[in-house]
Amino acid sequence: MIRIVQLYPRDMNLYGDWGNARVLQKRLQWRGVDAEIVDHNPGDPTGLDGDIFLGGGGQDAGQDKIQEDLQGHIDALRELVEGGAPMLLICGMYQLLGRTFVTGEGKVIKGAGILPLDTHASTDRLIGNVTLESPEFGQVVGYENHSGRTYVDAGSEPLGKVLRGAGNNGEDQQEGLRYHNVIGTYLHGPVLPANPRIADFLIAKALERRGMTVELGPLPVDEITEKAHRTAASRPR
Ligand SMILES: NC(=O)CC[C@H](N)C(=O)O
Repeated sequence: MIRIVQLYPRDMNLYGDWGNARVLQKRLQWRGVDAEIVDHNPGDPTGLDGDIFLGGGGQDAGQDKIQEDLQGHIDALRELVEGGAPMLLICGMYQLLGRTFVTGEGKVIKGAGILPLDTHASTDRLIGNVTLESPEFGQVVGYENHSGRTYVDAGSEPLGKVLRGAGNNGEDQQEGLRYHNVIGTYLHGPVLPANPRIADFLIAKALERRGMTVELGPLPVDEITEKAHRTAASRPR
């Protein structure tokens, strides 16, 4: 049984980010592996025990709400990240696994300080469809909507190079971050249905860590995901 943990889905779950958990669960089940989805929300007594971790996007107010609980789980999260646990962090949670997010009102929301990045909001929002080229995953498509501008430390590896859209900050053509087995990105959509290579990367890492050998071959859904990808890539910004 593979356990997929959603981090703060009550407050951090925009534009269908929850769909990422469903994609992972289904792709595992189609390969004959049972998978359950468990949620961690502020105040939940349960520890962060799982195989794949997902964090979604959220409004500034949602980020503010979860920051205290997040501070209480920094050690556990750091251990997971440094130990190679697969994690997909979207937008608001991508920002909050970094060091700080300074909102448009100048409020400082504390992050976990695990990812080498800082974010500050600007007056305008970066909104629209995104296409990027990733060395690992090829073309990746999704949708962004954020006020935050994220700057990753020099020497860190982005998820990819922006071909269309703004990405981390609209300036350096970088989108997201790759760090151990963490993928940080601004892409909603949700991102996994149209980018199954990222889904299978997370699945492969989870299975590897559990010592399970499972062939991640083609799936009957491949044709549909291909079509979804092409359609998303052809849409105007
Ligand atoms: N879509 C999001 O997760 C937004 C994150 C954050 N509130 C921002 O505006 O930058």
